Amino acid sequence: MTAINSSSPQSTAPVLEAREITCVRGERELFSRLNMQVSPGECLHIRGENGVGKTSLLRLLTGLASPESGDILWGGRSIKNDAQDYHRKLLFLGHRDALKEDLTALENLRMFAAIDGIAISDVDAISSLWRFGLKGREDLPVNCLSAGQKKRVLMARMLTRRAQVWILDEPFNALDTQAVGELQGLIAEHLENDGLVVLTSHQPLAMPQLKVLDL
Ligand SMILES: Nc1ncnc2c1ncn2[C@@H]1O[C@H](COP(=O)(O)OP(=O)(O)OP(=O)(O)O)[C@@H](O)[C@H]1O
Repeated sequence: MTAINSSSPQSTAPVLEAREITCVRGERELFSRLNMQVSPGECLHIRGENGVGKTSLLRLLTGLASPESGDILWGGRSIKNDAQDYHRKLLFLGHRDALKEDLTALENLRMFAAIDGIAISDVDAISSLWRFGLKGREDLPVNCLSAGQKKRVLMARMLTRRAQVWILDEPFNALDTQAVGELQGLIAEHLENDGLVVLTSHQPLAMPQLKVLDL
């Protein structure tokens, strides 16, 4: 299985690559000998029915799980060789992401920055929250925010994290039409800055430099 490129971008190393990977969950083989490659400036959209293995593939790409066989490479080297360096470059947003409900949006951004080992100023954190429509909500505990507003806090995190590789599991879920447009804009900006994106979505996407992988 190989990702289909719908455009021919001028790419430069480093690329993120899966080489001949096989994934088994429980007793089931979800996919075998899968190959894919994403270069700076490209977005790979992984599609497929419920349960086909999209999230499992993302977990392999992050290094949270290992393939049964085959390897994941970053810049031509196995991500296992220098996992710390790879993780510094990585932002992974899972399905049910992990905001601390009793902390405010601003405190969550500070907490993520501490976990990621990066410094962010309150000015940057607040302007990221404002960019995603959370003006006036930055000091509310997250458990007072709607599902879509929580997603917006995570979008602000994407901005403040400054990672080159974004791996996003169904990032458009729970977003209203405007937020979908804003997230697509954020991804397009990231690609323009030589970022790489791998995402799952059940919605069709219209984005530049889009590649598609059907599982
Ligand atoms: N820990 C586990 N042990 C056994 N099987 C698992 C485990 N986690 C997931 N699976 C199975 O692996 C298969 C793929 O799951 P996965 O979450 O990767 O699918 P998906 O394509 O992301 O689905 P969806 O579109 O519903 O989010 C499913 O059949 C699921 O039941």
